[in-house]
Amino acid sequence: MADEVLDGLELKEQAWWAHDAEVTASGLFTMVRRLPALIRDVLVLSWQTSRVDTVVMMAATLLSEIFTALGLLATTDVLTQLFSAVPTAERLAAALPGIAAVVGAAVLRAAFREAGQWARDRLEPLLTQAAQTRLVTLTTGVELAAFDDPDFHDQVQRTSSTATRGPSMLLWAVMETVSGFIGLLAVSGALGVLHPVLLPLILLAAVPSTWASVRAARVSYQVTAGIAAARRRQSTLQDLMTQRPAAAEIRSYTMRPYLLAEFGRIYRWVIRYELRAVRRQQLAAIWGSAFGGIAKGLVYAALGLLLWSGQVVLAVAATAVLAIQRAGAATEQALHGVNQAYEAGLFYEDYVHFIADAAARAESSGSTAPPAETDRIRVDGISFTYPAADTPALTDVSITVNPGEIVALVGENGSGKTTLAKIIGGLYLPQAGTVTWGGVDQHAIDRTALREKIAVIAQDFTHWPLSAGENITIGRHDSGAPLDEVLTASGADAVVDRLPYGLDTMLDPSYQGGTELSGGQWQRIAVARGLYRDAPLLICDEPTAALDARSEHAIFESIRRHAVQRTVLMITHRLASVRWADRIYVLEHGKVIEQGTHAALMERSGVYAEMFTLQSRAYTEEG
Ligand SMILES: Nc1ncnc2c1ncn2[C@@H]1O[C@H](COP(=O)(O)OP(=O)(O)OP(=O)(O)O)[C@@H](O)[C@H]1O
Repeated sequence: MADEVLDGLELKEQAWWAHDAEVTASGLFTMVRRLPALIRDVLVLSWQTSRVDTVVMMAATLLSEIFTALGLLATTDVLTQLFSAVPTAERLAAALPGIAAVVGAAVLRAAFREAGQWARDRLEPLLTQAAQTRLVTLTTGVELAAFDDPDFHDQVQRTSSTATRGPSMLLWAVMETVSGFIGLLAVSGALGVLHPVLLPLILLAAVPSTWASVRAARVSYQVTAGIAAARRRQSTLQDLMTQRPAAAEIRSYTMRPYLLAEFGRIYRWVIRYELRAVRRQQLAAIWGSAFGGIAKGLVYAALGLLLWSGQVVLAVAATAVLAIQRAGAATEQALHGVNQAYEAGLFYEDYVHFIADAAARAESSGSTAPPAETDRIRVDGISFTYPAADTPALTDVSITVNPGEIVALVGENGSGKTTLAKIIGGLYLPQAGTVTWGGVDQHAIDRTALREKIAVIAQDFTHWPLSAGENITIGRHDSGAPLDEVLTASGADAVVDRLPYGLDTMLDPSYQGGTELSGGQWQRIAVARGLYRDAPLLICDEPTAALDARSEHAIFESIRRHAVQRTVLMITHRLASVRWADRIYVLEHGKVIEQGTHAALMERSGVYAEMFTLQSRAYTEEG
């Protein structure tokens, strides 16, 4: 199988990978240096999520380890008392308080461990939710242009999957490290008493397995980073193949073999990538275990040597073995914790990086209040190029929209009409030129407040999986225009009347009790949504493309009536509907090539006149 597949497509190197390369190149110690900041961040998140659970988890974990340590010390005491000479009844009696201490410590340790686990189990879903909420709060606040940037999508994909485990993974790893170190501290006292050379030997014995797990963690992170783009493509395809919107097209265009082959191609690529990683991880694990075994053997050999040379007496050999085992377990726990923290840190750093990136992409906004009513909107010499495009969508465009006017944008497909409307609607920022509202630069105006003044009936409006009523009132809820009037003006009343539960009907048949609307019925709902918003500026982008002739006429009449106290920016290919516009701008290849009233443009006999004549001739000749 060739190394074909997605090269040159999603899997080409991306700017975002520069960060991965930096992180994956960072060794354990670099990460250990970065960890304090990450741990602080996760502790703040945990504290904000649930103070009680955070405190209980930390306190209970600490106490449980303290009682483990005390138990071990008491055990060492008891064993020394019992086995330092031949056990007698007196020695047994003298050891009884020590035995009671061992039992008491074990009970308390178990109780605190359970309490810590309970708090941890509560925190896990809370932290996951908090991380996800942070994610969606940020993604809904970034500049719209971010969604035209594939790097942003890859970050979202990776962060969505790691956000769920990053914070809790890191928190648990920190707890495990702390537990391990406390345990180690406790036994090191006992081992120091036995012989000081044993402790460093035990620490050395843990090095091979720690190296193996650090390596495995890095490989696992590299895999996640390396397959992010492929995974996104795979899940997009999976959604298309498993959900309703594309189901009919997949069948009518007999796309199944193609899609399955494409899915399999990506799947094979991902699997090959993952299997290569598994091999690397397994090799590291084999070397780690082999050297770890040898190192452990050396520790016991050292103990044997100490016994043989008489530096450790046989009577305390049991304590020595027990302490070595405890110390080994505690060292492994601590180093495992550090490694887990390293792995979790890699993932969590991704999350933190994304949070910072999303914050940097956050929508900019001025602070000036927008004009009370629409006032004059002037677009002056604007140019705009989409992030993913080579050629500009708009070049040096200037238009004026006066209050109360109906202004139409016409032109062939791809001429830049929607882009211009989106810039006026404050969705994209032009790279050159200005947009002013009543003489105030759009940059200076509070963007959210400005959007409150705008209603958009978009070409690609969203079919929200909500009730019909919510699909109309969304974003305005109870503060819009009178609903009855809106329903009548948009023609949505006829749609709602036929729904089984009226406005309460769910408009998505994939949910219980839900139903689907036709394209034209949906468009009436979209028009109702725009009218309900009751904003001084109404932007209509092809509001009637899916409507029958009678509905289209009715809608345009409604919009004209609506425009009496408001301003309307209208985009349409139905030129008969723009005759009554106060001014028409004709766009071509991102430039305004003609402007004027219908009569003036017809007189000019230019592009508009040609388009209009073509359309009207088509009607008169066929009609
Ligand atoms: N998100 C995007 N990323 C890159 N290029 C885009 C994007 N959206 C639109 N374009 C390009 O910008 C140009 C203008 O598109 P726009 O949607 O503004 O045209 P339009 O006049 O509204 O077309 P239509 O009549 O088909 O709706 C087109 O060449 C289009 O391919």
